[in-house]
Amino acid sequence: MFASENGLKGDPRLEAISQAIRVVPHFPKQGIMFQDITTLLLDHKAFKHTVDIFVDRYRDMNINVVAGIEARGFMFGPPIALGIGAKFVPLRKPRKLPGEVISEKYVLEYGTDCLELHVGAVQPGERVIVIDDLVATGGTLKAAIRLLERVEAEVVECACVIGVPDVKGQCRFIGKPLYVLVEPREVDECF
Ligand SMILES: O=P(O)(O)OC[C@H]1O[C@H](OP(=O)(O)OP(=O)(O)O)[C@H](O)[C@@H]1O
Ligand SMILES: Nc1ncnc2[nH]cnc12
Repeated sequence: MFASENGLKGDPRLEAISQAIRVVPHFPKQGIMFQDITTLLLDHKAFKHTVDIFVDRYRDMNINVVAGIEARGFMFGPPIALGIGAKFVPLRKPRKLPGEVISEKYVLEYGTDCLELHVGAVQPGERVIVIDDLVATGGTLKAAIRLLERVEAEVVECACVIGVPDVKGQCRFIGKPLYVLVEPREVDECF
C-alpha cells in the first residue's frame, strides 16, 4: 500500500521525497521514464525523511533482517537496518558474492537478470523485510522473495521508495505486503 493511505496522509515529507527524485526520459532506452534516486541522496533532509519513515514503520515488528536488492536497495537498506537493530543482507547480481550462493533469475522492464544470496546469511524462521528503490513489474521483488523463502525465512513485507500506481493490487504483483512511499514522477520541472 501507499504510505499516503496508511497513516501518512498529507505528510509533507512524502512530497519532499517525491520532489527530490529526478526523472530522466528515455533512459536506459526509449520509452522508459527513469526515476533517478541519486538526487534524493543529494538532499539530506529528503533522504533522512525516507529512512525515518521506514524505521518508524518497522522498528517494533521484530524484524531480524533487512535484505537490500542490488544496487539501489543498498543505499536505503543499511541505514534502515541500523535504525531498527537488524542485520543487513545484500541480494546481489551474479558472480559478486564470494561464498556459496543460491540464485533466482527474473525478467525486467528492460532485460533479464538474476539475484544471489549467501547461504547462511539468513536463518530459517528469521523475519525479513526486502528493500528496494522502485517496484515496476514486481519481477525483482518476486525473485528476492523466492530466494528468501528457499532458506525458510519469513518475508514480512517489501518496502520501496517508488511504486507504479498499479501496486495497489500488491498481492497480484508479489504475493506479499508491499509498502511504497511515492508514485513515479511523470515530468521533471526541478532539474
Ligand atoms: O519491479 P521490476 O520491474 O522488477 O523493476 C524494479 C527494479 O529495477 C531496477 O533495478 P535494475 O534491475 O535496473 O538494476 P540496478 O539497480 O542495478 O540498476 C530497480 O532498482 C529495481 O530493482
Ligand atoms: N522507470 C524506472 N526508473 C528507475 N528504475 C527502474 N527500474 C525499472 N523501471 C524503472
